[in-house]
Amino acid sequence: MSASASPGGKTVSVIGSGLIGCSWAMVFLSAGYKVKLYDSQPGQAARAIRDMRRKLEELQQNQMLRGDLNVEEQLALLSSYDDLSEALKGTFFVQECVFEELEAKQSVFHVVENCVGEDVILSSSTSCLLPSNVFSRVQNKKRCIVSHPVNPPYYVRLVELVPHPETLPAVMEQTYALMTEVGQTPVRLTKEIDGFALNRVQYAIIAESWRLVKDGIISVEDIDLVMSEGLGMRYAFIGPMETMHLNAPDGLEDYLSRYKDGMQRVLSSFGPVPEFSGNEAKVINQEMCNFISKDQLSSRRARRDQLLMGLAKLKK
Ligand SMILES: NC(=O)C1=CN([C@@H]2O[C@H](COP(=O)(O)OP(=O)(O)OC[C@H]3O[C@@H](n4cnc5c(N)ncnc54)[C@H](O)[C@@H]3O)[C@@H](O)[C@H]2O)C=CC1
Ligand SMILES: O=C(O)[C@@H](O)C(=O)[C@H](O)[C@@H](O)CO
Repeated sequence: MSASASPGGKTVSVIGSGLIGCSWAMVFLSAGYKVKLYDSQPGQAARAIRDMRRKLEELQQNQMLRGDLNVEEQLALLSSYDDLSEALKGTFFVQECVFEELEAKQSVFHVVENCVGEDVILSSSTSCLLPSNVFSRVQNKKRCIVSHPVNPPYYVRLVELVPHPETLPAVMEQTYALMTEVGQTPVRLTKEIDGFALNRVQYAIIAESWRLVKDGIISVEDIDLVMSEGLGMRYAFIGPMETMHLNAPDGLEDYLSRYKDGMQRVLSSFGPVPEFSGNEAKVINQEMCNFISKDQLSSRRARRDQLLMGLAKLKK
């Protein structure tokens, strides 16, 4: 595919050029879409493009670049804007990636709607703000949807598609098709729920992990090994439902007959929602930093990305 032959010459507008905005831009570029990147901070989108060039070149050097286009071909599809209306011209899909602040997102979509046609899909990257709230200032809510990525989206391809109560089924399906086309793995939620699916599961894991460390049952390092060398080894390839199905000789029904009493007893022992603050947070944070210091974060993220890319290749 040549750079000029983006899928039907279609353009995606990415609003917000931070971690997720740049990740989305790289994903859409990898599939040959034109990407118009906007940020409210003057010059920020242009700086983000320079950062993306470095990242794409490094990915290409490490044979980790996604798609059929080389770096120059992908970058030829990318442009940056300090003017929102210019960034929205010709777009068919808007991916919002601004701060996780409701007012910021509501304001962005209020302005965006006045710059695009009725058929342009408005999509938010929000981690867990409800679509009913995020799109509350949009007149035509039928074309609104949450497309919640997982960090880092270039390697972790899940995208949760969460509808507004008014979202048209066709908008869900068009977004599902787009996310599939650009190489992500979309899942459909039938309706909005606080935290969607991924963060409800993730926060349940975080809460119990936090509690076990807080209560001195296990160390920070070892609770992470419980996931990375235990559950995560399976969950990287099969989910919790299939895990149950495989873990009993006669499948899920057999598993439930064997273990439901234990599951219900353990789950009934779960305590209140952790505060994640105060002295307990200071103690756990210090233990975390003793295990992985803040000056190691960059190298650990690079290690994470390398491992995730290897895992993604293995799963193909
Ligand atoms: N960081 C993560 O791990 C994940 C974040 N998300 C969600 O993605 C969204 C973006 O998060 P990040 O990229 O991490 O944030 P970030 O802070 O890295 O980037 C936000 C960008 O938006 C820009 N911005 C702020 N207000 C704006 C406006 N009104 N118009 C245009 N640009 C504006 C900022 O200048 C900044 O460049 C949030 O809703 C977040 O919850 C979703 C999944 C994972
Ligand atoms: O963890 C992730 O990548 C996503 O679930 C997110 O939405 C956010 O980063 C989340 O962790 C914030 O709580």
